[in-house]
Amino acid sequence: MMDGAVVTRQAKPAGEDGSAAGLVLRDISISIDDAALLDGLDLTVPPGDVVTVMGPSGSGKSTLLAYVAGFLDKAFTARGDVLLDGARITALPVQQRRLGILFQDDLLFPHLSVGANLAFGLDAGVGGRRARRERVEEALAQAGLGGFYERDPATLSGGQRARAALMRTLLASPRALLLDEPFSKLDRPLRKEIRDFVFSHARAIGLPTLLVTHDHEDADAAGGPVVTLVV
Ligand SMILES: Nc1ncnc2c1ncn2[C@@H]1O[C@H](COP(=O)(O)OP(=O)(O)OP(=O)(O)O)[C@@H](O)[C@H]1O
Repeated sequence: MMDGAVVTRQAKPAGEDGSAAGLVLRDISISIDDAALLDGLDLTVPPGDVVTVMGPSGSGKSTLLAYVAGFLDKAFTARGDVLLDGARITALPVQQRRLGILFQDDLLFPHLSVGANLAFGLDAGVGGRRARRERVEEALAQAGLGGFYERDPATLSGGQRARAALMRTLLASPRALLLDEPFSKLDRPLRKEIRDFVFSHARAIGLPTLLVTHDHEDADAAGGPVVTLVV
């Protein structure tokens, strides 16, 4: 455990090797130009829980998410393992990790309809045009976007776009969610609405969720442990 990091809850062991269910980060160290950003970080995100990562600008929050996701810039030196439900995914390319990632600027493809954007995220395992369309219609309805299939994304409000982006992510059947300040551009009432929407979906599906934020209200709403990185 690195200095300054506080983890108040750990999941029960799941695998025979004692590894926990959910997302487990084991002894993660990351440095840049010989300066340590993270030094031996251990963290467990149980299924359905949201763990929040906070810390000052430059403390390595986004860098940590990039390492977990598998797209850390080659300028960094990193070691440590990422496990999902007991399986080590550290060496897998990003597209094979099955992680759902939402950023601050989550853009829908402007040349596709809202429905086609969601269908783009749809797990390739869902076969048949009709079944895929039905699955997307269902997700749109869940997001309060019933009847929006043919809509141009440019005509959506910020909140509608945020809900559509979450649904596109969830339709890919991720096994964990990584959220990097996804609510920060939304005004306060909308921020609360979208935050509750994301967390309630993550809990309902049992997705381990790692949230990076500067906002204490986000961390309170997440309800789980808060890990504070230090500079
Ligand atoms: N590609 C890169 N090459 C070199 N240094 C980088 C690169 N990306 C980030 N850094 C540096 O790594 C450090 C950590 O950056 P990171 O973006 O993870 O911080 P953060 O905690 O997410 O900050 P913020 O809250 O401002 O988003 C910073 O000092 C940053 O300048």
